[in-house]
Amino acid sequence: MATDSPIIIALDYPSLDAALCMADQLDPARCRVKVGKELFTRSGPAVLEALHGRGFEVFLDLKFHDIPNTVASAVQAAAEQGVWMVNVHASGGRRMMEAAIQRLEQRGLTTHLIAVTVLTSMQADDLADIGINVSLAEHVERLALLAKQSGLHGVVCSAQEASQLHVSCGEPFLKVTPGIRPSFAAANDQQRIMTPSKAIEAGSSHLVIGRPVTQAADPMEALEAIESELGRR
Ligand SMILES: O=c1ccn([C@@H]2O[C@H](COP(=O)(O)O)[C@@H](O)[C@H]2O)c(=O)[nH]1
Repeated sequence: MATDSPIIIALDYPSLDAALCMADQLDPARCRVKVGKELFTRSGPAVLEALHGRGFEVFLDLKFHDIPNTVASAVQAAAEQGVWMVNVHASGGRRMMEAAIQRLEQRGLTTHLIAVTVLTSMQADDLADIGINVSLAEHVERLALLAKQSGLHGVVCSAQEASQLHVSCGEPFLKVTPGIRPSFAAANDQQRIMTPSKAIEAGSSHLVIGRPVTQAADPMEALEAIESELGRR
């Protein structure tokens, strides 16, 4: 069941049962869900089957980063399991991203392929630590343009870069933004954060939201507050 909601709930749980307990409270007409490294490593493709069976569109957030043939094959495997979206790290480079998108096109697979620019948990000094001495905004833009030139459908970035990428990468180009923090939520380990409504105003196409909902005392109340903030209730 396709939804027009920009909300993607990150199912960061240590077991299939815990993830499905959350999913069973959600409505696939009102959000998509994201499966990341912890849940997929613990439960494998069974979690995708279970979520698809419940009608959810799934973003498989495994952030592939390897040699071109390996990444292309992994992206193909994800797409053949019917996921709505999958991602790679843009820092894997042009040849890696081109190989991945070409593999999807050759097989007629319509899964969205996006690239992580700079993790939302990072700040300028983290980039300096790994030898990147341009500004964070400049590095995000460089990687986003590389992803676009390589034929990808969009990027993972923070909402703080969304308006800049709207100008530099044009549209249509997906800007999937984690680090979303409603006013009631803690930042946790996220550094580049924004509220849901500000993120949409800035040009985010999708909002990835985990702990502000999944760790809330009342997850459904938290989700409804976010939907109200977005004028969706
Ligand atoms: O740059 C990135 C890329 C991916 N993520 C993932 O999004 C969620 C965010 O969860 P919160 O609990 O809302 O912080 C999580 O699964 C990350 O792995 C990201 O945060 N930043």
